[in-house]
Amino acid sequence: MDAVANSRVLPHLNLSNSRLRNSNRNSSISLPQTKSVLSVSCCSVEGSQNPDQSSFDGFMVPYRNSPDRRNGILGAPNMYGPVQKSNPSWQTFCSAGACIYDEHALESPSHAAEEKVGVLLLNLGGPETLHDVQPFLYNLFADPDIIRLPRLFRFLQRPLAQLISVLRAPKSKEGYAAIGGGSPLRKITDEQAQALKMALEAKEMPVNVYVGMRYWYPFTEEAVHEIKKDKITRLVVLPLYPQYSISTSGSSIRVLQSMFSEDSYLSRLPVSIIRSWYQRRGYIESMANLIEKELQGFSKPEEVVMIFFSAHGVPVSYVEDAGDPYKDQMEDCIRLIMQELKSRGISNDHTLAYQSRVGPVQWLKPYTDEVLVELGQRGVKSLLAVPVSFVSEHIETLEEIDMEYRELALESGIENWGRVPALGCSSSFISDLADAVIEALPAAQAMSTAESTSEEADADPVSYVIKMFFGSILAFILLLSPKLISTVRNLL
Ligand SMILES: C=CC1=C(C)c2cc3[nH]c(cc4nc(cc5[nH]c(cc1n2)c(C)c5CCC(=O)O)C(CCC(=O)O)=C4C)c(C)c3C=C
Ligand SMILES: [Fe+2]
Repeated sequence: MDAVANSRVLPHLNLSNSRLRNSNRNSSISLPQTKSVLSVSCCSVEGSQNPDQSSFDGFMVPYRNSPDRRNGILGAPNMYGPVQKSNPSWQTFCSAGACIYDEHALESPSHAAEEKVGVLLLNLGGPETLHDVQPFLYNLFADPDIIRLPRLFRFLQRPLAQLISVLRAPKSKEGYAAIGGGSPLRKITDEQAQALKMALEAKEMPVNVYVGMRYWYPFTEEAVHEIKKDKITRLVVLPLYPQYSISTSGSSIRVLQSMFSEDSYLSRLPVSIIRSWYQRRGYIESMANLIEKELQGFSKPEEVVMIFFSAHGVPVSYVEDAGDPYKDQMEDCIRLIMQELKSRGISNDHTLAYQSRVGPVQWLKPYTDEVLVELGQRGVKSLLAVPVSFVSEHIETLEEIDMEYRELALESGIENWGRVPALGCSSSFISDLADAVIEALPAAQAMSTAESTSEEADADPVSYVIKMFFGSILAFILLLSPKLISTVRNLL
């Protein structure tokens, strides 16, 4: 078994890459001392139906229920309007993305004009070699935000992660082998971090940019260690997922919250979290630019090309039971992109489907593979695939869309296939992320006291050993059953 898999998901201290080494070590800035500040961040909060999610409130810019502040909500120039939400279990605060706070409302212990600003980019991470695939999968499935077991069965999380990662690894390895033997995520995210740092410098905002991955190197824990070492005085947290999901941004934020609550320096550090940013003008316009450009590659682009948005799925229970805003945000995002395209005279048909489902549960529908077949049967001949839940190329664009779905589409009767590239380091996109950071900065505030999380509950070494012992026996029994193995293999 791999060392990482055994290490209870804690990374080795491979610190050198978690922060982009700053050639100009002095990134202190003076924040404008304005009477009131315009802040953009934290527009949504998940409902209390999900016990793990309620603790996220500690990261939020508070909604202060005073008439002044309610009236202070402005239309922000960089944001489109609020999501039309259908799920009442989560709420939109500061819905236009902008709130007015006077400077005294910012509960920061740091009133110093000199600031050393950090930006922490959160991402998923991916295996860099085929050897990394199984331990990477272990880390992923050991996350209680990815496999959401009822509280009573949480002790099975790690044995189950071990079992599923071993069973899933051969299929995943095939995928990673097909794209060159590993995930490009680390390289691309480092490039984005470097580009963001330069864009912020060009806007006279020198910062240190850190990369924190959830399931592989450089782990979030490493990035936080660097932030502490560098004595950052104000931090903006920017998950590289445009739409918020419990399974992505939510999971990384939970890890951060747990770390920050346990450390006296970090718990006082003013932090601003940009939880979702799909509604930013810069992002929507950058996506529209890519689509417009790719459409030009088709003959008769306006008339016949179906714009096919393919988003990474989540299990239906996340949305319906846990109040994940992901589906609402995704639909709103597509609406905004199409609105932007229409304003440019592009009014092709479009559709949204969800890809990459794993396991036996129901995922968000419609499924990408099923829709492609239906479109082919309906006589659609030209299709432009648009990956929309992630801003870097990764296994699900390079292998699943470019290989599997393309082949399926062509077999189903679609003749002309195109795919929009991921945003990567495109300059309009990076520049807009830089603006998002600048706008979020004044709202930074120290985190409130922590609530215990499922991971903390496992911190007691005796109960941890007992749970691992019984969990491992159970997993061992399961592994010995060939019939069960073949059933599970079919499900994965
Ligand atoms: C917005 C993006 C993503 C959501 C939502 C998401 C949810 C989610 N994913 C899994 C299972 C797997 N994800 C895997 C890899 C992977 N997933 C995303 C993005 C989202 N996941 C990325 C960017 C990557 C990394 C890709 C890379 O290049 O390395 C994998 C491993 C790959 C594979 O075997 O297919 C799994 C497994 C679940 C269960 C889930 C929601 C609950
Ligand atoms: Fe995923």
